[in-house]
Amino acid sequence: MITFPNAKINIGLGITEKRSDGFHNIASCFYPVNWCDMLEMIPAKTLSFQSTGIEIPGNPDGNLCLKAYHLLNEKYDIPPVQMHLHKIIPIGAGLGGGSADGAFAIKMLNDMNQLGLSIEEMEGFATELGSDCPFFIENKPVYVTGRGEVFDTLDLSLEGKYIVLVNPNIHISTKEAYSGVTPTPLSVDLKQLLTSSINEWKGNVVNDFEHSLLKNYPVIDNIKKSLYQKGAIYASMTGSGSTVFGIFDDEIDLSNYTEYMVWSGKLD
Ligand SMILES: C[C@@](CO)(OP(=O)(O)O)[C@H](O)COP(=O)(O)OP(=O)(O)OC[C@H]1O[C@@H](n2ccc(N)nc2=O)[C@H](O)[C@@H]1O
Ligand SMILES: Nc1ncnc2c1ncn2[C@@H]1O[C@H](COP(=O)(O)OP(=O)(O)O)[C@@H](O)[C@H]1O
Repeated sequence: MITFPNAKINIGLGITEKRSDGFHNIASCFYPVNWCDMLEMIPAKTLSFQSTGIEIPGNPDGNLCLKAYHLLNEKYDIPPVQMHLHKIIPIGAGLGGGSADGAFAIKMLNDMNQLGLSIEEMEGFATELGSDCPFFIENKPVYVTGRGEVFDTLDLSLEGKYIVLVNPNIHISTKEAYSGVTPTPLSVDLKQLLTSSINEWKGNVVNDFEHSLLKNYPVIDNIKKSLYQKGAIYASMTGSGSTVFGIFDDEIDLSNYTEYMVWSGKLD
C-alpha cells in the first residue's frame, strides 16, 4: 500500500498562552497543500524502515512512521511491515511533513489491518505523536486551538487559488522557535478575519513566530517581500518557519527562486 502524506500551511498563527505542560496554546488555520512525501508499507516477516530522498536528521528509530507503528502495535498487536518513506517535503520547515508521515502511517495501518478505528480514535493516537499530527487524519482546512488538536469548522475555501511555497534551506527547530516568543492573547478575531475576504488578510492575519524569526533570518523576510512584489494577495511564513508561502490569483514566474526549494500549484 502506498500513500502520499502532504504538507500543511498555517494561515495566521497566534501563540496565545504558555501551558503548565510546557506546550503553548495556539490559534491558527491549518490548510493542506499538495507538496507530498511518498510512504509505502508492505507486509513483511520483520519490521523495517528505510528512507530515501531528503536526509532526515536524527536516529531512524525516532521516525514518526515507526513511532506510529509502535503506538498501534502496543494496543492491537499488528503484524510487521516493511516501510519505505521517500522524503520530499523540506524538514524543519513549518510544513508539518514529519507529522503528516506519522498521521498517514496511522491511517494506513488502520486500513491494512482492518482495525476499524474512528476518526476520533486515530486523532487520539496522532496527538500522542505530535501536536500537528491529528490535523492530518481528516486533512481538511480547519480552525485550530489548544496545542494543535482542537478543531473547529472554518467556512474558508481557497480552491483554485495559486500558491507558491519557498523554502530557503534553513532548518528551524520548533522547540527553539517557541522559546523565542512571548505568548499574547489574540488582539483580533482571527476566525472571523479568516472567513472575511482574503483581501483583508495582509497586515491583519499574523504569524506570531515572524516577529523574532524575520529579524534573525533576513532571507525569510526578503522572500516574503518578494512574493508581495510579485502580486501575492497574501504572504506569510508558515508555522515555525522557515518556509514562506504566497497566495495568488494566477501563476507567477519563479525564476528568481532557483536556489531554494520551491513548490507551486493550485489549492484544493
Ligand atoms: C509550530 C507548529 C504550528 O502548526 O507547526 P510546525 O512549524 O512545527 O510545522 C506546531 O505547533 C508544532 O507542532 P509539532 O511540530 O507537532 O510539535 P511537537 O512535536 O508536538 O512539539 C515540539 C516542541 O515544540 C513546542 N510546542 C509544540 C506545540 C505547541 N502547541 N506548543 C509548544 O510549545 C514544545 O516545546 C515541544 O516540545
Ligand atoms: N518522517 C519524518 N520526516 C521528517 N522529520 C521527521 C520525521 N520523523 C521524525 N522527524 C523529526 O522531526 C523533525 C522535524 O519535523 P518536520 O515535520 O519536518 O518539521 P516542522 O515541525 O517544522 O514541520 C526533524 O528534526 C526530524 O528529526
